[in-house]
Amino acid sequence: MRVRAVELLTLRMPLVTPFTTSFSTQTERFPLLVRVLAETDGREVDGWGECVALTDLVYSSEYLDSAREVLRRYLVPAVFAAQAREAVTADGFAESVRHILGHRMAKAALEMALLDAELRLAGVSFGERLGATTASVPSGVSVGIHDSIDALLGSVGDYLDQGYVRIKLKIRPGWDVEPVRAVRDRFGDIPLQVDANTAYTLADAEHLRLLDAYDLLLIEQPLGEDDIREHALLARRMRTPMCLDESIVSTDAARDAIERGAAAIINIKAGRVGGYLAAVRIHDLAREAGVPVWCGGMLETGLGRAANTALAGLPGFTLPGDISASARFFAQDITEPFVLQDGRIRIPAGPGLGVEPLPDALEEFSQHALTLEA
Ligand SMILES: CSCC[C@@H](NC(=O)CCC(=O)O)C(=O)O
Ligand SMILES: [Mg+2]
Repeated sequence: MRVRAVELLTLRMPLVTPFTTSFSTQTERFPLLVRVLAETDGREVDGWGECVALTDLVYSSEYLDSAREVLRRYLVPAVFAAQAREAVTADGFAESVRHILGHRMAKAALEMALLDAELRLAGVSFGERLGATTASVPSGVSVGIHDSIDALLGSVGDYLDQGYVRIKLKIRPGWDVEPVRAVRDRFGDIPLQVDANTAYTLADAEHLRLLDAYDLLLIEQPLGEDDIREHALLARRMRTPMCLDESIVSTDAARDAIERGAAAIINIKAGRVGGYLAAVRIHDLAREAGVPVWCGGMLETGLGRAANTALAGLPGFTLPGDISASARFFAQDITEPFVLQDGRIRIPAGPGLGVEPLPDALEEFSQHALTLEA
């Protein structure tokens, strides 16, 4: 496959409702799309990738502008240089950019686009390529911090009525035990978990132990990204299984966290770990270690949602992921919308991602475009 050009497209998409976590309130999303214009044997194809970096430095050390700049200045030129020597492959991409340190979300987006192009040319779906063993995945939903307990219960009730099979509540100091207790009192023993996005410290251990009374599936990333030792100490003091998200930036980090008892469960996000191929390696490693994994979300458009459903179809993804219907975040997605059917989302079966951007929607939401020619 030869890449003749790469486009970096920044979109601006309103969220249907504000999404508040321990680190921010988002009312819109600015997806960064990577479009690889590739060809082989005279056949041309567009491969699509989505970078999950947020616009601000609140979730990770990458952000929208850094990702776009690293793609423009380093990663895309590295692909053009590499293909002067040999054919470009998604499998070989990570190695070819290893010398460019960090920027995993930017790398993941370009690798995803290369993979999509290759698979479309080969007539192979993402699910097939990654090893999905199912045609659909159970759909969990992430519920933000609300202004009141009543408002939260209204949202949780709506999501349950829509068929979501698992509820995840965002928590932070001052909004944790009370909302969990209220959801348990109102909705009984529904599958329920919490995500703190690093908002606590080990000094909060006694308070966090109060959550053990509510039979949660897991507590996600209560402490800092680098706090592997502290998560292991907290895990020993809590009955609720410890799940890591921000900390698991690579296969090595996953192995380290598991071996040190810091992660009984892992939230896998392809963008955070450098791509879908690295995500599969973490899945394999966790499965080997008997550690359940589930697929996290970064408010992706239908492009990232398609890739996430394929990833979540692997056998070690035994817990419902944050793969909601498009309508959970967007009144209009840039692909055909993903819809909830009996609590599940179907894995697109077509070549590559199995979905592509709708031209009108791209037109409506596009904010910035940059084309790099080989
Ligand atoms: C903007 S918050 C993104 C990170 C957050 N993601 C979610 O809560 C799920 C969002 C989604 O359903 O895409 C997490 O830490 O797991
Ligand atoms: Mg999380």
